[in-house]
Amino acid sequence: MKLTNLIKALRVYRTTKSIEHIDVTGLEMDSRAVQRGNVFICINGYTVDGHDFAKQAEEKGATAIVAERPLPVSIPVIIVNDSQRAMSKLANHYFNNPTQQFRLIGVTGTNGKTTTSYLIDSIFQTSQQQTGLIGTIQMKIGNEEYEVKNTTPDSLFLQKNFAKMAEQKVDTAVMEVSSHALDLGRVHGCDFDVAVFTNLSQDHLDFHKDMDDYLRAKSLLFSQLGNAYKSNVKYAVLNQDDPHYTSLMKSTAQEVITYGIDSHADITAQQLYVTAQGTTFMLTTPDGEIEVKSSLIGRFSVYNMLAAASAAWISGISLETIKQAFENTPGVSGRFEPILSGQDFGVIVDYAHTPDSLENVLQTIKSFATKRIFVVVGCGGDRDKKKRPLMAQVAVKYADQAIFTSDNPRSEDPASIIADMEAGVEEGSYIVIQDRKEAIHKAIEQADSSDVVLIAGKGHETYQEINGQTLHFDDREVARESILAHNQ
Ligand SMILES: CC(=O)N[C@H]1[C@@H](OP(=O)(O)OP(=O)(O)OC[C@H]2O[C@@H](n3ccc(=O)[nH]c3=O)[C@H](O)[C@@H]2O)O[C@H](CO)[C@@H](O)[C@@H]1O[C@H](C)C(=O)N[C@@H](C)C(=O)N[C@H](CCC(=O)O)C(=O)O
Ligand SMILES: Nc1ncnc2c1ncn2[C@@H]1O[C@H](COP(=O)(O)OP(=O)(O)OP(=O)(O)O)[C@@H](O)[C@H]1O
Ligand SMILES: N[C@H](CCC[C@H](N)C(=O)O)C(=O)O
Ligand SMILES: [Mg+2]
Repeated sequence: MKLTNLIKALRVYRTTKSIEHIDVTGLEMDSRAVQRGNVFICINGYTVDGHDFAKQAEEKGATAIVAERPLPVSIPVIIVNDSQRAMSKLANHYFNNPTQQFRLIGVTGTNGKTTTSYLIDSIFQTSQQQTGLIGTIQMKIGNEEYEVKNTTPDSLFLQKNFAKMAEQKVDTAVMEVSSHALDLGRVHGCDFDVAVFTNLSQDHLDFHKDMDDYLRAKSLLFSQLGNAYKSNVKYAVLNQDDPHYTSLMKSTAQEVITYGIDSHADITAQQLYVTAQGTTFMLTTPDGEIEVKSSLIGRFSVYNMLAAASAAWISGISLETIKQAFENTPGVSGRFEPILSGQDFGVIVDYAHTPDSLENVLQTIKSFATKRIFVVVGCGGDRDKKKRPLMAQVAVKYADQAIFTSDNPRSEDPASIIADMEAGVEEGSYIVIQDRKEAIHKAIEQADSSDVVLIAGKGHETYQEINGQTLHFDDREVARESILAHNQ
């Protein structure tokens, strides 16, 4: 592609030199990965400033630089107001607007994004469509699986892989859209057809100034849905039971479809039964209803199913297909995942890492646990410190024994993270075992017939990040080893 063509993606920019007759072989945001003919985009990051690497990019063969200020290089510099957002537009144009070539469903909210995305993927697969998925655990295109670094990756990764999805004739793609991504413009230029909201509760107050700022970031997905009078119809799927519903409803010019259990929503779950084996409910829509029997556990799982059903229903998928998908879905890795190793007590590995998700999961366990509940829980380092005492309070409220331990301490001292948790609860209402393996072992060692052990926070993760090192760690493996030792 010619640079003069690529630049058509931007309306407002200045150049330091003529950009005529320059060929572009690709876009790159990391100077270390620049190849001959690439346009290097300088991003001022959280760790370093990409502008400092412009010279290195030039030496590696970049033909032009996109930056927020003039730079001492001999190749043309294209000066923009915001290079992160310019990158999204350029990438979208370079890869030929890939998200206009298939249905794109975005899922945002504090909890339930991954689960809802997998449910949506499963429904469209059941409907014989070719699907794509991007989220916390992985990216999938058809049956191929790929690693991802972020829940919502940067715009270069996104647009490149959306182009791959378009090439592989994907009909429907679903992606998790994090508040970080919305705030940083990673999804600018993505043409969402359906935007789904799960819920909002406290998290990420390290990144967002306060809850209002967090809500504002989430609402960008709905305002980004476009102008209802210009393009094809797009839909906002909103949880009407969530207190932030009205604010989000007002942030979109598109048609809104609501779901909920308590309110008079468009899509609801009636005759709801939640047991230790799963959930049964009547999925009710404006044009019919169908009974669903799912192995997913907890009222919160019904919300995820309603969100997924709403996105599918509005896209024209039949209720029979939705039911079939829900009834065949085994659940998502590390989300309320039972560990069954022949023991006579329950062991559940779950990804609850916010006060609200921990409360939802513990309420669910409490509603069917016949004996004691043990909770092993920690909080991530270099992340929202304000949620630590709240998570501790929730654990202590529901557990017969709460064991505070390490999650991913990252660059923080594990003991000081645990001290932040302890600040929220009374002394003597919990025990501390800093080593996560030992903590899991201790909980399982004490469990008797019909007790339940919840291991919260790391779910599908197969690593533990401690002081710059990423070490292998899998709650499920450790739980199985501990059960084996218990059974002997
Ligand atoms: C805070 C944050 O969002 N950081 C993201 C950001 O990294 P950063 O700002 O530290 O980047 P940086 O290292 O300062 O580099 C700045 C620029 O200089 C460039 N560079 C750097 C070094 C060099 O030698 N040459 C060079 O060109 C880099 O390529 C980059 O373009 O840009 C990276 C590339 O896109 C992201 O991977 C990274 O996410 C990190 C890993 C992260 O942990 N992010 C979390 C907070 C996050 O985004 N989480 C959300 C939500 C999770 C959820 O709730 O589900 C998510 O979507 O994942
Ligand atoms: N609808 C829900 N409401 C409240 N809690 C939920 C809901 N769905 C799932 N959870 C809880 O949140 C945890 C994480 O679920 P999931 O991975 O689906 O959410 P997520 O929004 O993708 O999280 P992340 O922000 O880490 O990507 C689950 O393990 C469960 O404990
Ligand atoms: N996507 C979440 C993951 C948290 C997982 C938890 N294990 C932790 O490390 O805090 C976040 O970045 O906040
Ligand atoms: Mg997720």
